[in-house]
Amino acid sequence: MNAADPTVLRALAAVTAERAEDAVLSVRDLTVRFRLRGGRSVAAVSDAAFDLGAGECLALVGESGCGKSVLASALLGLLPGNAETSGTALLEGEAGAGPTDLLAADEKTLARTVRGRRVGLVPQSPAGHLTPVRTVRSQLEETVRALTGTPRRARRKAAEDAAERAAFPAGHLDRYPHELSGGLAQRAATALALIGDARLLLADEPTTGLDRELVDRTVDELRRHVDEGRGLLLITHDLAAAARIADRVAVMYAGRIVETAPAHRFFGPAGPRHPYARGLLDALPDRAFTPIPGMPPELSALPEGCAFAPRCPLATDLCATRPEPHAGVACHHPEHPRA
Ligand SMILES: Nc1ncnc2c1ncn2[C@@H]1O[C@H](COP(=O)(O)OP(=O)(O)OP(=O)(O)O)[C@@H](O)[C@H]1O
Repeated sequence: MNAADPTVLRALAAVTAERAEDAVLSVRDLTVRFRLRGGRSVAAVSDAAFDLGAGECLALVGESGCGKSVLASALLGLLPGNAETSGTALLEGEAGAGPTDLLAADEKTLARTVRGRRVGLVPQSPAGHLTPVRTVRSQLEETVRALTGTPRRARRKAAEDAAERAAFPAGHLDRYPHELSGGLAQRAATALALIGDARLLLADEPTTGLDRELVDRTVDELRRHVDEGRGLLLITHDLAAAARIADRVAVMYAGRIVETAPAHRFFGPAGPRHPYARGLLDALPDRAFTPIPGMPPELSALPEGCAFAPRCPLATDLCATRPEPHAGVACHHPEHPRA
């Protein structure tokens, strides 16, 4: 075994991150409810818990509508007014300072010290994230000014350095967003996300709308930033992208994290243990290509017990009670690893 082998390093990072005290981000009991008219509510996220270490990528995967983006918005304090949030999300402190609870922090703290500075956001739609009427250079310089206070004469160089870190070609810096390809717009948005030198990167569906080659390039670039010591929470429904980049995988179903597993086990021969997670993988065209029967439940009318039971081939009467997470799986009938 070679200690410098990236696979070994990733496995070590995964072990390290299981210890909350080493985490860049440590989330416990994160719950989000949206209040609706008539006293009803949507249980968008329930009791989510995970740790993310430095130099680690955790991929949060699951079908559309399972609560991934709401979880990310809760971490950034960007939920709408009808949301009620509880739990804790401790972001490691800087320079010996204690951690910040992102769920308890006020908007001023989040806007001035967290978003862009301690948490870099790699957006879903880079074209929409970039200002259309300004060149990439001007946007990078403005962000350098706002986030780092770099004096005017040094901003040009700082912006060029930021572009280089995100592999954005210097020759394209004076272009406007509409003059960029999808891949270059993604790199420009990543360059902006990296300016604050945040230890935590949050990427919400960063590969949406990109072709497979660009997906691979984008996630490989994100991986480079992880290997430099950042923690990356990658929110995606693209399991191939997750398999390429993640150290660990957390699977969400109907607002709950139902399984957390090291990526090499999850995507390897052993496979996931939760029947839903197995179903997700088996639905892939390059695997069994067998869709999971049925539909996810309405988050405004969740059953008392396991929300996956109505679609689950292994469900029994036991599943009328909610399974608590045990050894990374919340299931009464977790499957044994495949041989
Ligand atoms: N402001 C809101 N009021 C009520 N319900 C909401 C609100 N915002 C989101 N939801 C609901 O929360 C649930 C989770 O949505 P979310 O966008 O997090 O899913 P997702 O897993 O990120 O899906 P996708 O991959 O399609 O983005 C959905 O059922 C959505 O309808």
